[in-house]
Amino acid sequence: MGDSARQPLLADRATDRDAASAAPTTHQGLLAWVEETAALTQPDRVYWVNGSEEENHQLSDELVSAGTFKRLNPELFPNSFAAFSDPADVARVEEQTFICSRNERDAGFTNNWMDPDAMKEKLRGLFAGSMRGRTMYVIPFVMGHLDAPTPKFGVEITDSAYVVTSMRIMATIGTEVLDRMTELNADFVPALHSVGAPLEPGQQDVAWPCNEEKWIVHFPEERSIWSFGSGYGGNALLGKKCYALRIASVMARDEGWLAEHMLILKLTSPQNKTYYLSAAFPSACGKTNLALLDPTIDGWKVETLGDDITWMRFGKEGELRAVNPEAGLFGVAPGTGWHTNPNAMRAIAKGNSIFTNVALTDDGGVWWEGMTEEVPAHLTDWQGNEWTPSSDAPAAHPNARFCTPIDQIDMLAEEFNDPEGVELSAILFGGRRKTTVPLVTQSRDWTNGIFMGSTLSSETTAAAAGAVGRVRRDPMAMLPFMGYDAGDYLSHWLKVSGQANQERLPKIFLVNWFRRTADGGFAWPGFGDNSRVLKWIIERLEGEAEAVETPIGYVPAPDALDLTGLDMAPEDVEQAVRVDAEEWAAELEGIEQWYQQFGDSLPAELSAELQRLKERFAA
Ligand SMILES: Nc1nc2c(ncn2[C@@H]2O[C@H](COP(=O)(O)OP(=O)(O)OP(=O)(O)O)[C@@H](O)[C@H]2O)c(=O)[nH]1
Ligand SMILES: O=C([O-])CC(=O)C(=O)O
Ligand SMILES: [Mn+2]
Repeated sequence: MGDSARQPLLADRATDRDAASAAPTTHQGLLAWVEETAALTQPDRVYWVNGSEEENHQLSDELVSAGTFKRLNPELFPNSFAAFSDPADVARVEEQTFICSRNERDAGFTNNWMDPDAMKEKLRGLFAGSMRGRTMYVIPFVMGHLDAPTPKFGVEITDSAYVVTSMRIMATIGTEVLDRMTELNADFVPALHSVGAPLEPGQQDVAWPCNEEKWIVHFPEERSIWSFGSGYGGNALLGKKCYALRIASVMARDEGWLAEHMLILKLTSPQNKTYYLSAAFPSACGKTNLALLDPTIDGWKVETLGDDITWMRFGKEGELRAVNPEAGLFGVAPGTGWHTNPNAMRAIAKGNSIFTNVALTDDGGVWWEGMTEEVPAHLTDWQGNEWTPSSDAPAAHPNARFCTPIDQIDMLAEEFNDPEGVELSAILFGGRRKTTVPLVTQSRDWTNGIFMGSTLSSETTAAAAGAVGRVRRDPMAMLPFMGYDAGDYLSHWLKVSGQANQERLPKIFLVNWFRRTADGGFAWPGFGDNSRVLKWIIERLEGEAEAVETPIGYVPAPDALDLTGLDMAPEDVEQAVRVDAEEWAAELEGIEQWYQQFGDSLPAELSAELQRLKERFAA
């Protein structure tokens, strides 16, 4: 990144490493942390991010000069950029993600753990001098509403301008946040990030600096985050998975609420009655798509509140209220298209977006698999190679992402701006399973629903580094995001519902859009047609829809799903909702093995649920 391009932006705001004197705050805790971090990482300059439009343009211009950003054709995508990562830095790195609680037991068997003092020492070694030759950006941010009763502040320090421009889309950042934080002298989560690629004098930078060695580390008692070596979203935009899920889940445990990997949507029926639903699906399993659903049945309307993270707490009347702490979408690009998700496409087409690892069209736009039914004749793929439809590899990386402000969604519900959130009527858990799991199953009751969530399983996707397509248990879609022991996490779910008005507890459903037929195709058309499943769910809440009781719960009766206008016979639906005894015999074994791993920390209520499920199958 050329110094000359950066100077005008910084000149009046910071002098070399003199963080405190240029700092636009008197928050002593923050000043001390910034100073200490600058001393450790030794950046050339410290820059306090104010979040303004002008600043954003300047940073984007600098990223273009540095070769990190490619400006897209403004007639197609105004104020939008494409970035291409190092091919080894394309997804979250779960193997290198750590929960460093004081006691190993508190990290639980699902997390990597290391002693916090030993880890700090290791990290200090890695961060020492890691920002040499670079700018250290200080980004004050808030997850959720700035006017919430206790706003959840964070400050990310990073040496990546790509992270600054992305955080500006994903969270509320800058002066307004810093001023409020200072005024309240509020606690904040210190979130330290470095790409781990210091520049020696005269050394030429690369377009996507990163380090072969990556560490994504959380200190739950201290409520701090250290992330080293990666520039990729989930590893580097620390407000998202690291704070709003891993650290927030620990806050939630201690404070009696829930931080979950869920979308929130608002559904309005033809009778003009509104319902709010949340749904937890693992990464790349359909949250953004369901949140932006375009119903294929008449009279039903969907509006969006959130597509990835939900914070929930019980309100004064014992109702479960949900808010989305994020301000943007960080969505999977492949599979997002005009025919599958037109609402997302319209939001993206308004511009102000950052695309990562997508393909470029010859007219300066972007493309990815599934965006249009017609495949362009020529593209530049995500690695910069010529691409034609006869090329072997996909044009976009399977985990290519779009990063877009949430308020560009036309169907954003007005309640998005309400710090009180919305009252949930139903919670859906879902995964990606080719077999076994029916299209939709209603749980028997709340505890049975938590059992469903605790045994949720899904085939792995490109959202995380490692093998794709392997079935793994992913409780509440939180496997990579629980900031503490998995058994304690399940106990917490059972315990918080003690605050509930039982009458108003949401009903819990298990869904699977990804079941296959014998010929390998999807058993259910999915996407907009999932509105038919939502309709059945609402009708169940209203006591209207017919269901068949099975050992695992209630599935739609043969004629209960609205198939109007769909080219599907009742036998096809039967395939999609079937509970197959043989498949479930194998599933029960899988669940049993999964539960064994919890040891003592598995709540007794859930082992009792498993016992009852086995008995129902045996009966
Ligand atoms: N067959 C089928 N595919 C779907 C459906 N919904 C989503 N997908 C595909 O699943 C992939 C991921 O979908 P997303 O909605 O982006 O998943 P997500 O849960 O938001 O993913 P993260 O952002 O990683 O948490 C995309 O390729 C979609 O096209 C569906 O109903 N049926
Ligand atoms: O966190 C990320 O990098 C993207 C994401 O939403 C996920 O993987 O769940
Ligand atoms: Mn998503």
